[in-house]
Amino acid sequence: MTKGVIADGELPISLSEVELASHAAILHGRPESLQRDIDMVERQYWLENVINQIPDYIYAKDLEGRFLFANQAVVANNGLSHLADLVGRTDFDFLPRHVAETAADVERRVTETGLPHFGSEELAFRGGGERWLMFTRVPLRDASGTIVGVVGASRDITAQKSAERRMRSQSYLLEMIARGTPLADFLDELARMITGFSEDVHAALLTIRPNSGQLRMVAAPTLNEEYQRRVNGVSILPVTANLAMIEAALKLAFDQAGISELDHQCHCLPISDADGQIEGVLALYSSEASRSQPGFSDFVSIAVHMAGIAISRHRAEARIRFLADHDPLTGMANRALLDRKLTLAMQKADLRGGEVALAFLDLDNFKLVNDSLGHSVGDQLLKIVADRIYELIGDHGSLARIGGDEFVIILESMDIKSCLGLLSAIREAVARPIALHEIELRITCSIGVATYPSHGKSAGDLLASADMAMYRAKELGRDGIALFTAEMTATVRRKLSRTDELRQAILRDEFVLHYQPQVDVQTGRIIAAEALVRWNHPCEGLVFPDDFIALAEETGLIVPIGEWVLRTACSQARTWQEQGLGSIRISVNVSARQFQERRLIETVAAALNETGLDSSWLELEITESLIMKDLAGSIARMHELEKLGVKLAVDDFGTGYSSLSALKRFPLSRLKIDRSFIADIPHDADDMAITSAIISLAQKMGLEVVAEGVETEEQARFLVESGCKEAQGYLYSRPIEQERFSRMLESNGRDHP
Ligand SMILES: Nc1nc2c(ncn2[C@@H]2O[C@@H]3COP(=O)(O)O[C@H]4[C@@H](O)[C@H](n5cnc6c(=O)[nH]c(N)nc65)O[C@@H]4COP(=O)(O)O[C@H]3[C@H]2O)c(=O)[nH]1
Repeated sequence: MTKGVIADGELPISLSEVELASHAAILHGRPESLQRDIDMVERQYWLENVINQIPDYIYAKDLEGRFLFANQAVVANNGLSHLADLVGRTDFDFLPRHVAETAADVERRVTETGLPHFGSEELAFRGGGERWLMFTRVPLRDASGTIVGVVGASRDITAQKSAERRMRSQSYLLEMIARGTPLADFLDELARMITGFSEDVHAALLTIRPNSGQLRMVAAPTLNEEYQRRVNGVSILPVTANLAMIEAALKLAFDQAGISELDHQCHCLPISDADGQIEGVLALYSSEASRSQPGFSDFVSIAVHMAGIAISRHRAEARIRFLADHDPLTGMANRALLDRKLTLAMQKADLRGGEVALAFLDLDNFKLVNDSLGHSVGDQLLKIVADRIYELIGDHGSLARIGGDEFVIILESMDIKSCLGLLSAIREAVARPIALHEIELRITCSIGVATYPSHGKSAGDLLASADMAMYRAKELGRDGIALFTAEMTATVRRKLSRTDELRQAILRDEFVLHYQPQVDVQTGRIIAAEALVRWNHPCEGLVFPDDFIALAEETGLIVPIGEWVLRTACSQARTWQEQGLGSIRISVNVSARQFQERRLIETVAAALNETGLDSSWLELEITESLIMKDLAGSIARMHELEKLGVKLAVDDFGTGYSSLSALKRFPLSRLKIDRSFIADIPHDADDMAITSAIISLAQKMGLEVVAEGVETEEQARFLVESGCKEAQGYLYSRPIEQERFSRMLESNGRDHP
């Protein structure tokens, strides 16, 4: 090192002789000249030692760029062992020419201008891998202040640089995600970044198809098509079982695709979503020759994390897009997509001159499955049915689910005969037994068909026509197919206007109750009254239940009508009691829809409460077929009513299919023999046999019996002889208005003491 040279800037590279001498004299008190020489040597040795311990690179060069001094870090970095081997040589002896020239230019500027050069970042060319240095160069001056060279110091900033690069990449990737860059483009960029971080490393990003567990090749910019073809579709179920299995499969594809002569190992990293669910895989291929830049493994961790975010986001967006057009339960098209597809099919038919068939399919009695077996069984059943229909439709058209148990099928380019053939096959497929939770279910469907352009010019009209035809199929006994006819429109219009009238009738209080007596067959004394509703229509006069109860049932209007009947009948029975006309049982009909209403129990309790009628005087008539539709539910409901103290009678007994064993489980008090058995007595021996059998059956089971529709004395006599105690029918009285019934009751006590 040159004696007495102080560099500009803050770092003194060497102390002046004067300074060293005076310090040394103070420290040791030796004769000044000797002491000065000894201390100089010591001091120089000490200083060099300190400089050599510093990991930064420190050197001094003369004006020709020749090394005057360098610390050990510089010596070693140039591949030398001793400083002496470096002194006198230049960068041109060690570095590529263009690099040495760049350094020489900077140093020349410093020596010529005398201005220091701070903080330039330069790539290092020795030491393996990519390394970055931060350089500072200051002029080297002699004691007179003349510039005699340059002093350089540099620091390894590789770690800092790679952290910066990671941060930049990360924010760029996040920006891509935020901008909604397509997943393939994002993963492609990510794979490029990974491979840009290393030499001879290949990266492939693959997603895993959620249902099939198959790999889907998304990005592998440095790998050939053969590799991508081999990897695409590889099944890796179960994903979590073994990552090594995936690695083995991907390594094989790599080797077979002939990408490199070297033996590349495959290392897979799972890409997971926020819940830890594996969504994809990053496959890294590296060999012995592969070299990565510092921070590579940190970047790979970030890349995997970013890929997880991007794939999750992509899947969430895809799901949202899917749900906008599809039914989440079955995965079939929803109403919105159906409308679009139908409109398109109609436009195509216009162009090509063909027809479009639209089938409206509704499951029969699906509500019963839902109510009795629960919604989860109902859902599974819907999925199975949807799959069966979908499979059969194949390429002939498309399927949509537009409501609880309502499906719509569009069939294109098929004549109506083939359409009906296909729909028949669908009907049969739906009816095939379905095994669910150890139960074997059977469900049928009703299908209505309408065609374009004959039965509707718009998607909405065509759907309405198919819907009407479906209702017709239901009316015809369900489990069938009906083709739309123009006459259906008139029927539906009538129905709609009748429904509207019924709704108005409820608001305007147009219903009245008539009462028909039930009598003791032996004495003729009135023991009960059946309340029968009539509609006092403003134009049509008195309308009988057969004309409106079914429609009220279908539209649900039976619920408010039934509530009114119940309250009015209870109130009337209570009034008769208060008027001293005697306590008689009041019988009220309850239809299927009313019986299924959850509110029924509350409604009955409220009617009794409001009117003050004792529950033992109220009897509800339910039909046999209603009970058999949902046996378990009906029994539970009956027990709840029994708890209220209300009596229960089975109406129309003998017309349904109730088994004796089932009957025993019902908390019943009375059977009403259907009037169809009574009508032909005494001419029909079979009916007589059935009637007497029902009577003796009821007696054995401790039930009362009422015979309905008794019109003649012979019928009454036969019933007495058969042991039936109560009867109802025109023989005794037709259903009559309340005033007349009250008068009948007045004489009831007198005539029958
Ligand atoms: N041929 C003949 N018929 C007789 C004789 N005796 C009575 N009838 C008729 O038989 C029906 C008896 O009522 P139902 O079987 O419960 O059958 C009822 C019942 O199922 C339903 N219904 C009536 N009122 C109501 C109600 O308030 N709520 C509900 N849910 N249904 C009702 O309407 C059906 C018909 O009622 P209606 O037209 O009043 O017809 C009544 C009555 O007029 C007879 O000797 N011969």
